[in-house]
Formats: sequence, structure tokens, C-alpha cells
Amino acid sequence: MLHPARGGRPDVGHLPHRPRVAIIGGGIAGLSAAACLAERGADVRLLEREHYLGGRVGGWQTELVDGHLATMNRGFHAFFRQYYNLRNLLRRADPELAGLVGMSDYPLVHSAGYRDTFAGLPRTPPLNALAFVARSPTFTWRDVTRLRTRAALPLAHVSVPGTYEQLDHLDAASFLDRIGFPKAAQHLAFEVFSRSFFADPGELSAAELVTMFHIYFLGSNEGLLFDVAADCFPRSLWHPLQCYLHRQGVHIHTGTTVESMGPGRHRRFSVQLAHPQSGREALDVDAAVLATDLAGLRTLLQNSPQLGDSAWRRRIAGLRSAPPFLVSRLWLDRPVRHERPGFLGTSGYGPLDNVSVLERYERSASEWARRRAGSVIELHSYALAGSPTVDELRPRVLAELHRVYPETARATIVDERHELRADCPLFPPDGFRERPGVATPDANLVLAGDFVRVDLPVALMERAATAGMCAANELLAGWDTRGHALWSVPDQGRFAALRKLEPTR
Ligand SMILES: Cc1cc2nc3c(=O)[nH]c(=O)nc-3n(C[C@H](O)[C@H](O)[C@H](O)COP(=O)(O)OP(=O)(O)OC[C@H]3O[C@@H](n4cnc5c(N)ncnc54)[C@H](O)[C@@H]3O)c2cc1C
Repeated sequence: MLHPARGGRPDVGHLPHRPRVAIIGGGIAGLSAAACLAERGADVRLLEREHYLGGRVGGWQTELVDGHLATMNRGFHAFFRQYYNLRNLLRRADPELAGLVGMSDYPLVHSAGYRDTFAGLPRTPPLNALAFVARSPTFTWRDVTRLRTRAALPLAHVSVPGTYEQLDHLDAASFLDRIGFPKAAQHLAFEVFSRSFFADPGELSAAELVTMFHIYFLGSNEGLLFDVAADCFPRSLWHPLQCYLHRQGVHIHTGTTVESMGPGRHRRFSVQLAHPQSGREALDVDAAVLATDLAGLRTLLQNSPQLGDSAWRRRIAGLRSAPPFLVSRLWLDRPVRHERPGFLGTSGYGPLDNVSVLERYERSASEWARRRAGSVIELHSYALAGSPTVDELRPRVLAELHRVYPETARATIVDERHELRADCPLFPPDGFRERPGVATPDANLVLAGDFVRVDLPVALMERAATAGMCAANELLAGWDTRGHALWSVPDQGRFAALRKLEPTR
């Protein structure tokens, strides 16, 4: 569904001086805002704390014990085909999306023996759901007849923000119980889904879960199949985009932390930067896009008491981060069995949520695996309780890998890397109303990122890309300059007539 751009002058050339914009954060949201602003002629300065672009989809070099230079990253990412805005961003540098490759299936397995797959399902709703039910061991026709149909109707017709107004007070687990969703299917499909949003179903807003179901299943023709990066993230995605941004005149400064911001002497803001080598520096800008992660934003606001107003700052302070998660990469001296898929979702295997076999799709991993006759495996464990350490988690996660793929128990780990972080946002019940949007109390300051409220059915990477575009559009509107069109899956369910049957809250 197309959301047309707001009209205006073709670029910022009509303004008395060319606006200079600081974009703080070089993840997807910041890169998306940078592209949209530079294309309309703004003088864009992209400031990124790390030495690489991509944020949580970034990657960096690491030398393995065998001397091989590998690229480590923050973990497997699924690029769904309905990520229209993200794909449009990537297409600017890679028109054929050659940096992505299709994943033909990704089974979900439960330790009790259930297995669901998505390959070969029709793509058109509701045929996709009917075909899924027809072959799923966890969701049978008998289960369909037991669904409390009226309570389940919100699953069939989602609208944003209407669905949030209706369901945000509930957690996802209670909603699924309320509608009579079969337990086995809850454990498999929905738990895997919910935990991929870094939260247990009891901690996630029901509105968020229902919107996800709409985006990834019932609301789009693209279905649940996705693409993955054909090589490490920098090579597949960010080096080409960086070249594109350079051609648009964007100045990109990696390894540059924005420590604080305040009123500028010559322009609206003065941005205080710190580089590990060259020390501190100030940059005066007319506008800024805050495209950091949540923790980065909180630190920046603590150091910048003059930004925004107290109500807005309170809303940011109230946002919550999801519990910690672990991404472990193992380089094994033996290959896993040939039938192991590139990606497997798991449920009922302790802390283990999924297993990827990188040589199935990533060029550099496949070269290493071929040379060493081994395998490169990645394990994800989300929504970890308490304050776990890698030393505690490692043996538990390895034991679960050996249960899922027993042949890995006989392999020697040539090398390994672990990333234990807690930098993803949580979308808890009752969080939507207070979630900040792109606009802030200052017309020259906008917010972008995957935690920002965007009233379109988008999530995760696509929410980051969309929020970046909305942030750019907000600034462009203030300069009477044409914005950028956005796309989303339909923002009303395909079964809108069913709305009349629905119980009210
Ligand atoms: C393990 C894992 C798996 C995931 N899998 C998927 C998936 O399969 N599909 C999906 O759609 N999404 C997935 N996601 C979520 C996805 O990665 C995020 O939604 C998305 O990358 C968020 O982008 P962002 O630009 O909002 O934030 P970020 O990527 O966090 O970017 C923020 C940037 O700001 C920088 N920064 C912070 N403070 C400062 C400062 N003071 N100065 C300068 N720079 C600063 C940070 O270094 C960072 O680069 C996954 C995430 C993780 C961690």
C-alpha cells in the first residue's frame, strides 16, 4: 500500500542557506534518514559511534585462531519481502538486491516432536493460513473449530493505531489464551515469533503480536518467506550503501560519539563530538535526527539537558529495553548433516531459540566451511532471565545444540565468538500511548529508530527504515520540501467487514 509523499518544492535549494543536518547513529534508521535528506539537497553529517555502519545489523572483522579473517556480526537477520521501505533503501545502491538471497524454508521444531514449515504455502491470504492449518501438526481443523471466533477477530483485521487502542492493555500470552489458541501452536509459532521480538509472550503487548501476525502472515501477499544477506553484512549491504551516500554528498564519520547537544551559536544546535584519536570537536547544525538505540538516546539526553521538554524527556525515560540476548558463533571442524536447513526456529530447547548454518547462504562462511570441511553455526538465545554471563550460558546452549543436531557433539570448536547484549526495545502492554513519535517538541529535532512510534504496520528493521524516512519527511515538511513516499502492507486487515462482529473492550 502506497502512502504518498507530502508535496513541496523539489529540494531545499529555495532556502536562504542550505540546511546542515546531524544524523546521530548509523544504523538502518540513520542511514535511511541520511539518504532521504541528502536526496533533497540537505548537507548531511552522519555520526556513528562504532567503526562500522549498520548498527545492530553491522559487522566487523575478527581473526580466528587459524589465521582466517572472518566477519562477525550481531546475528542472523531475516529480510522479509514485505520490508518495502528497507528494500527501497537498499535498492538505491543495489537495484537488483543482489546482496540478498532467498531462504527457501525455515522449519520450526518443538522438543516434543512437532515440526512446522512454511515452504510451498500459497502467498495470498487467507489461503496461506488455510494451507498452513491443513498441514500443521500443532494447529488442526479441530483447533480451528475451538477458537473463540469473536475474540479472535482482531487477528483477521488489523489497523494501526486502532489495534493498539483495542489490545495494547493485554499481554500476548493472555490474548492467545482468551481466544482459545491451541497450546502446542502457541509454543511453536507464536512463542518463536514473540521471542524473535526479544520478549516472552507474557511481556509483549498483544497489539504488537497481532500486528506482527498481520504484517508477516495475513496482511501481505509476500508471506513468511524471507531473504538473508548473501555475504557478511558490510559487503552485502553497507559498503554499497555507503558509496551511494558518498555520491549524494553525505559526510560519514564512523568512530565518532555524540556526547551532548545544546543550542548553537551560529546555527540551531551545537553537537559535541568525541573521536578516540582526534579528541573533542563541536559541529553546528540547523537540525538533527536522533537515530541512536535506546541506551544511546538516554545517555545523550542526560548530557543534553536543554533538548526537548520535560514531558517528552519523561516519555523517553519510560521506554524499556528487552532482556539480554546471546548470539554465539561457532566454527566447527566437521560439517553438520547435509539436510540441515540454513535457519531453524526452536522451542522447548531451554534458552536456545534458533540455529543457523551459515555456509548454506553466506559466501564467506561457505568458503571457510569448504576449506576446513567444517561448519559455521550461529545460535540465538533471546529474553534471558536475570543478568546472565557468557560462561553460564555457553554450556547450556551447546547442550541444546547437541540435542537439536546430535552430530555437532562430535565436532571440535575451532573458534567461537559470543555477543551478549541488551540493546533491543521492549514493547510491553500499555506502552503504545506513551511511545514517542518522530516529531519532538522542537521542530528542528526528530527521532528515528525501531522503538519509535510509526502509525503503520511495520516492525523491527522495517520500522527502523520507515521511522528514518518519516524523520526526514518531518524536517523536509518544515522546509516546504517534497517528502518521500512510504509503503506498507495494507494498514487495514483484508476482512474489514468482520469488524462489526467484534466484541468491544
Ligand atoms: C540478534 C538480533 C537479531 C535480529 N533479527 C532481526 C530479524 O531477523 N529481522 C528484523 O527485521 N529485525 C531483526 N533484529 C532487529 C533489528 O536489528 C533492529 O530492529 C534494527 O537494526 C534497528 O535499527 P536502528 O537504526 O533503529 O538502531 P541501531 O541499529 O541500534 O542503530 C543505532 C546506532 O546508533 C549508534 N549510536 C548510539 N549512540 C550514539 C552516539 N551517542 N553517537 C553516535 N552514534 C551512536 C549505535 O552505535 C548504532 O549504530 C534483530 C536484532 C538483533 C540484535
